[in-house]
Amino acid sequence: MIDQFMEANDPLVRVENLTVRFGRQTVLRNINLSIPAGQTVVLIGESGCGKTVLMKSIIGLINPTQGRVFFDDEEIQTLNDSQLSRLRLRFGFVFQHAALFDSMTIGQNVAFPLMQHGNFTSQQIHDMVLSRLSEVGLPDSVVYKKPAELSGGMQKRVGLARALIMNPELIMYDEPTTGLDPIMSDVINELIMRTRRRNPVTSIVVTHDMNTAKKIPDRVIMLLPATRLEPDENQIIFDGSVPELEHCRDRRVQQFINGEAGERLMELRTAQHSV
Ligand SMILES: Nc1ncnc2c1ncn2[C@@H]1O[C@H](COP(=O)(O)OP(=O)(O)OP(=O)(O)O)[C@@H](O)[C@H]1O
Repeated sequence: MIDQFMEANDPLVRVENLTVRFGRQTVLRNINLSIPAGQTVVLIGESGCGKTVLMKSIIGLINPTQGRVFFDDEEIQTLNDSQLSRLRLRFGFVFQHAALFDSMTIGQNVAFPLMQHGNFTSQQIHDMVLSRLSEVGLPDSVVYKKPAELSGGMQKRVGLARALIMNPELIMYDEPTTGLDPIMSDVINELIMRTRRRNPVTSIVVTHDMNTAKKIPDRVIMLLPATRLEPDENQIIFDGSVPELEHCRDRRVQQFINGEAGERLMELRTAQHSV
């Protein structure tokens, strides 16, 4: 649990000189990052720049090639399997496609982490599931339905309810609004913000949705693909608040947040000419 005497801005997550390579491909190059408890961070950057790899490195699903990752001052790579499993109980995940078990009811899906790791009576589980479902705006009547009977937006809300059921200290959202209409996307944005207001949780959100990136975070981090970096350049090309993002003068940041292809069109033309 978060130490009650921890200062408000003590880092919950600390990444030191993190480099991740797959074979000859360098995906993350010397990343340094510190995330205080309670902060909501949005990670942006073009496809393939390493956002998901960074998120997976933070929770110990990918091992650094170099560097270190700490969660609440514990170095993740030094933990054995059972310590890592225990640590993971402090994380919640909201996956891009909700990732619900099709054959289970909504109630069973939301209760799943409790059944795996908790020691609760069936009445307690029932109450906790209903309370989390109501927190994400779903009625009690959904508990006996199967995921296929719900809309995509409702399924994402179920995914959020499931992520919240173990009272995680860190929630990772992987493209939470992908595939949703603008209204339902905004409902999800509001829920992420409401979740933060109601729970002392730290959130890392990977998204391509600029409405999400501008609405929900305390802080935005933008990565550039390692292949596009100058030799000594920091892979985090932006780290700041939303107003700072909007006023950032880096052309690559502006092109990204405004969805402008810029010199990528030139690359396309060059490629066409060389065919
Ligand atoms: N386990 C792995 N083994 C080999 N390569 C991997 C592995 N995981 C990721 N990669 C590669 O790392 C690069 C970065 O992937 P990542 O999924 O982090 O990108 P991303 O920024 O999240 O992209 P997107 O926005 O499209 O989801 C990609 O080239 C991907 O193919």
